[in-house]
Amino acid sequence: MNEPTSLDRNPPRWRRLETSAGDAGGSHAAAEGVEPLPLLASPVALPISRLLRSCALSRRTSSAEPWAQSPSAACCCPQPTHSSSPMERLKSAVPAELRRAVGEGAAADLPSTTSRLLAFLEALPLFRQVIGELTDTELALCRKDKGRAAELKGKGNACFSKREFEQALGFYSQALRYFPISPDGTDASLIATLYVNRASTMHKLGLLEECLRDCDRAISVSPNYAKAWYRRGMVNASFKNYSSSIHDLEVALSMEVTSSGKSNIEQELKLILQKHQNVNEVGTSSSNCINADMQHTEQQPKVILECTSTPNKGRGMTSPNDISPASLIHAEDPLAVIILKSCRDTHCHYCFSEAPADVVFCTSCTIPIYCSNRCQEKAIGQMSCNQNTRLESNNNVVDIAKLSVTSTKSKTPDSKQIAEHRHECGGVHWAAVLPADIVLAGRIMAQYIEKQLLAGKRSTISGPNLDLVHHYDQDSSASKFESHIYATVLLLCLQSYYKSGVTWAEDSLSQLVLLICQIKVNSIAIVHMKSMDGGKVLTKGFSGFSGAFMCSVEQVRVAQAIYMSGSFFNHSCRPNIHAYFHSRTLILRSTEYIKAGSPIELSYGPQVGEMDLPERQKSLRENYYFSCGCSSCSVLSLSDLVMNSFCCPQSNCLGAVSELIHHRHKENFVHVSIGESDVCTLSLPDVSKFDEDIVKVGKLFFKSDTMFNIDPGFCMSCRSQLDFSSAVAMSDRATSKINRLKELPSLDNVPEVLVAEALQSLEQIEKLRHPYSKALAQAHDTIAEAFAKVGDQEQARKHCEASIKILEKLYHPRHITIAHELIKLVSIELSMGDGASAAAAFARADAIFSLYYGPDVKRILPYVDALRRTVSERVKRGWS
Ligand SMILES: C[S@@+](CC[C@H](N)C(=O)[O-])C[C@H]1O[C@@H](n2cnc3c(N)ncnc32)[C@H](O)[C@@H]1O
Repeated sequence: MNEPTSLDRNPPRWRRLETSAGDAGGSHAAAEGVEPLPLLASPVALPISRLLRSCALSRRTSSAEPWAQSPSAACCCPQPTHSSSPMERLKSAVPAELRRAVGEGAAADLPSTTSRLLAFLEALPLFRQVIGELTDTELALCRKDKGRAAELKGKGNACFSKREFEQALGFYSQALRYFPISPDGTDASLIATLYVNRASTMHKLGLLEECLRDCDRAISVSPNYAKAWYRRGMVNASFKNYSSSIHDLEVALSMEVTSSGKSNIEQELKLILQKHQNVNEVGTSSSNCINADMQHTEQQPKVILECTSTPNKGRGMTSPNDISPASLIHAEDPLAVIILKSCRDTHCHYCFSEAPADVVFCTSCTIPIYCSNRCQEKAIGQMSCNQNTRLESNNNVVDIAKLSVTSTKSKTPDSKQIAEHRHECGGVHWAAVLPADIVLAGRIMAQYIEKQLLAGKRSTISGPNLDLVHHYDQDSSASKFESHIYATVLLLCLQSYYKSGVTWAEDSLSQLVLLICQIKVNSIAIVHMKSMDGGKVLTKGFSGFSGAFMCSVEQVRVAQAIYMSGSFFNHSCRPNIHAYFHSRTLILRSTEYIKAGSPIELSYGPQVGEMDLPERQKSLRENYYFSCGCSSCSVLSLSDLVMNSFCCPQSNCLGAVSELIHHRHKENFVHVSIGESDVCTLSLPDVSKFDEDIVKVGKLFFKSDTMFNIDPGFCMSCRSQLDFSSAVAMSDRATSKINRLKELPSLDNVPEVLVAEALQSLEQIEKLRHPYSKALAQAHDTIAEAFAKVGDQEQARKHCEASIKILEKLYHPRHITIAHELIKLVSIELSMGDGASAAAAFARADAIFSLYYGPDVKRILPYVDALRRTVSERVKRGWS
């Protein structure tokens, strides 16, 4: 039910860093990681996560870091989530007085607080030990390791012989991860063998395209390897791509030296030649990149944007022209980006899509994985060839002079040429250990340093000095102290990498602390769609659709990025633009008509309809350090009044009863507060522009011009009193009974008694909760889903429609949440054979999706196209 519409900026650090369930940010962070949506994208047949995890030696994906397993590292490396971790010990070693000075200092005091802390830490043996272990490639667990690779390959072979193909695949992938790539190509045949072994395993598992890509890789590293040609011939035959198959097998035959091998190939060739004569070719082309279409199909934005200063939000974006709905406002690649730890073994580190079974790895360390050679090449950058020797020799000293000479000869400095994680690469494991936003700060620093060096500027390095807002002074003492500690550790890691190649300015540490604070306020969570159970039904276009399904899509936070221009867009709880991602590119699109000169604003997470006013304000204050001054937080709205409210005890009163205190000021203001703290001031809306509902819900605000209070538990329309706490308790009990339906492992055999109980609970909620409350919408939604799955589509439709009606009040009728709900309704109506209603609901949903995604709908929500085809087929067939 939650909506994935917002641009998720920067959720609270600890949740953001290590949890596996993520989301698009802000207080979206509260629903970390995933947001249930009704639909799905096409699933990967065998997710790499499963394959890598099926292997005993796989890298762990959560907060448990690889270095924690190392006997040598166990003693000292920082472990951010563990109370007795070295980082915690480091923090507690700092004297209270110094800690207080850091925590109480303002931004202007940074030169003094950072240098005092640095002086203290540098003299601390524990600190030197931590830095040593983080940066020493010999101690590190992220370096390539031929012995380990051989061991993993052996395990893969053993599993293959036992026909345990999934496990074999996991081991072969891990072996490739650890296998060192020597610059002179001496181990090419070993790598080719690994690719061919993995290809054979994938062939057995029916992963044909993946198999073909691995064969291509084996051939490209070792063109004379007969087995690679043979395997490619066989997989091409599986694709019925017979001429290619025959060609490959003929090449294999010419290269094979053993007579048994030759006769085997001859036999296969004979069979395939026969088939070739009988069958027309279908075939597939071999591609080394599953994300070949990384470029936007749409043209660059034509909207002119201006950055202007606003009285209460700082800088913000506007346009001198009117903007029509669904216009492409802005598209931007990040200045720097980092994958979240929860996705490190499951998603490509370049494009952030879910990694396929034939994942490829960084050539120099064991951290990044890529979905394709293309992403690997893009991430490594065009200059990586200059770096291989250094990285392979495990020598952590970068030859800056050589780098400058070789690179500046032909190229102007461009961040795209710089390997994204080169400074973290080669085996050091600070990149794997430090929190994601600290590693992101490191990437921005490294990019800045290398640009300076490439440009031949040998000036003393201070910091990138990004022109971005930060709220250091408003930060808590604990957070300031933590930023200091991390900045110091990071600086020492960077110094260790650049050694004498770089001279550091005195204020570099202060700059780094500020950079970390800028990242907190300005970084954006990149989210991608993830298909859930039942997804195949939709992407297959309903051809074999039996009616018993309700699919879902999750929105998963995969990475954290800094977009320079994207950082100038302010937040609104009712945004007029929508943010989404194509690979790592941020795309902003208008969702309504925007008048020239009006603020162009997106949501950082909290939105009207999803959270009420105090929740939104709290979230924005906690996560972004500002009190929201958007228009929706300045005017009393129906959604905020009713969302979490209860019914008036008077049966024919539509008044809302909430736990908030509402104080009506005589000058047409309403102060809203929970208890003493959080107070928000709202003006009364222009009633002529609102429908009758809001007046009915809060009659007292509109019918009176004197000052008064409405206390928690009193109706805002007639002042009748409700036993609020018992209403809350009863409503919560009823909700949890309904939610039991969600917990069932399968809805194929739902006990009737459970459904009956859920319906009784719904009746109770209807009596207790306000008719426009979110709890009621959610109850209807859960019950609709249960009925759809057990096959009672009539009931499913009734409850789905009821849920949509409420959500239209809470959000607005053209909000993306409504579109997702409408898709559920379409699937129900299709399964009822009601093509006309399905077509009408689909048209409404499609119009909203087009508004939010423009021509990108197909790519972001592939099922929408499948549904479109199904709906029109059904209508054509006259099902209506
Ligand atoms: C990503 S920056 C946006 C650009 C920023 N206004 C600037 O001057 O650079 C986020 C910061 O802008 C301000 N801001 C954004 N939206 C706001 C809002 N709705 N109300 C008040 N301040 C806002 C806050 O200071 C917030 O921390």
